[in-house]
Amino acid sequence: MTLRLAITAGEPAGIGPDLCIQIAQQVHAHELVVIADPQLLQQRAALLGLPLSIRLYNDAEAPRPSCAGELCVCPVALAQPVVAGQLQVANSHYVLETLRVAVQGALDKRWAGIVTAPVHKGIINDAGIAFSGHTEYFRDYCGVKEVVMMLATSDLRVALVTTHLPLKDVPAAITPERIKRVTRILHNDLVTFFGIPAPHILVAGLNPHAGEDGHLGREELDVIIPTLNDLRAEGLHLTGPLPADTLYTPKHLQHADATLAMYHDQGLPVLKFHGFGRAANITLGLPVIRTSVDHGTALDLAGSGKADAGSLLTAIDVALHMAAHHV
Ligand SMILES: NC(=O)c1ccc[n+]([C@@H]2O[C@H](COP(=O)([O-])OP(=O)(O)OC[C@H]3O[C@@H](n4cnc5c(N)ncnc54)[C@H](O)[C@@H]3O)[C@@H](O)[C@H]2O)c1
Ligand SMILES: N[C@H](C(=O)O)[C@H](O)COP(=O)(O)O
Repeated sequence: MTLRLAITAGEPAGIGPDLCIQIAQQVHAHELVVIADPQLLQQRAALLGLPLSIRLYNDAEAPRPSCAGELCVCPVALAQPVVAGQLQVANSHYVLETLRVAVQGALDKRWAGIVTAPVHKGIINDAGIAFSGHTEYFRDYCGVKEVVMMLATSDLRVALVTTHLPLKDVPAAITPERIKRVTRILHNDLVTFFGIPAPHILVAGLNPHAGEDGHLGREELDVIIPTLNDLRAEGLHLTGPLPADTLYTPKHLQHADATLAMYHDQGLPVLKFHGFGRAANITLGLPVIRTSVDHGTALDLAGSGKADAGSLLTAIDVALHMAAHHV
């Protein structure tokens, strides 16, 4: 069956439009609908020196494989023309509108899932819009209490208990309730979307050496250990809390299906060191399938032809895999 995926082109001054045009140079077995301003795509294609023929998305047509050199585009108009590499506050509402169209279309079952190219969180906030990331935006739009950010390569999955939070606020956010919600979502979605019947999850401690029996922090003794014991009583297969510095070694990883880090920069540097450019960012716990790239807007590379589309292709493959598993 030919599936249809929506791809948001992300920050218009960044590499998102470039990547959409680059991947359009090859044939895809499924239909990729890019949500962006068509003029932006034509201008960026000219800058990159790549051929591009645009077909406007038509809701009434059945999905069909994407041809080389052609992009199906669901149009959203920019507020201001774009110069590659130069952020503009005026286009922040455009960026958010592409996300809204994508997620609403997924909820309405127009497409099987959403794949997002990178947005620039700072410029959206500069426009006076509180925005910490796609993950939290889609959580709030879909009206769910919790979602889980998981980045994955073919052989490593890293999920996070907390996402885009200042480091000083992390300890207070590591509560039994949050750990339970996140771990249950991670477990359930590994079963549902990744076909792992009884996932084994390695859980990191928060403090150095997982708190060293309370001498280097008490969150493990007071919160994490009792909560993991409650979750084990529900039947979840969990190991931890393990010291985060040695959790990501082959000895532990060879027996695990996923790892759960307590905060963003505890888990993601390991994942990105291991597989930057070959990983996908997956939001678990949403009523729709959503994957993304493992990198940011790379303003320094926009329009240069040097951006690597590996992660966008991985994110598309993962979304298709999840959709196929879920059907
Ligand atoms: N999925 C997303 O929307 C997403 C993900 C990560 C970061 N961001 C945002 O992107 C903005 C810039 O973040 P940053 O500078 O920390 O990270 P970045 O990933 O944009 O850049 C880090 C480095 O990696 C390089 N790089 C990134 N993507 C590349 C690619 N596809 N091919 C080749 N090189 C690539 C860049 O040139 C730069 O040297 C921030 O606003 C951040 O929040 C968004
Ligand atoms: N935390 C992600 C990363 O480091 O790759 C990135 O900021 C994107 O997050 P969202 O998908 O929530 O925008």
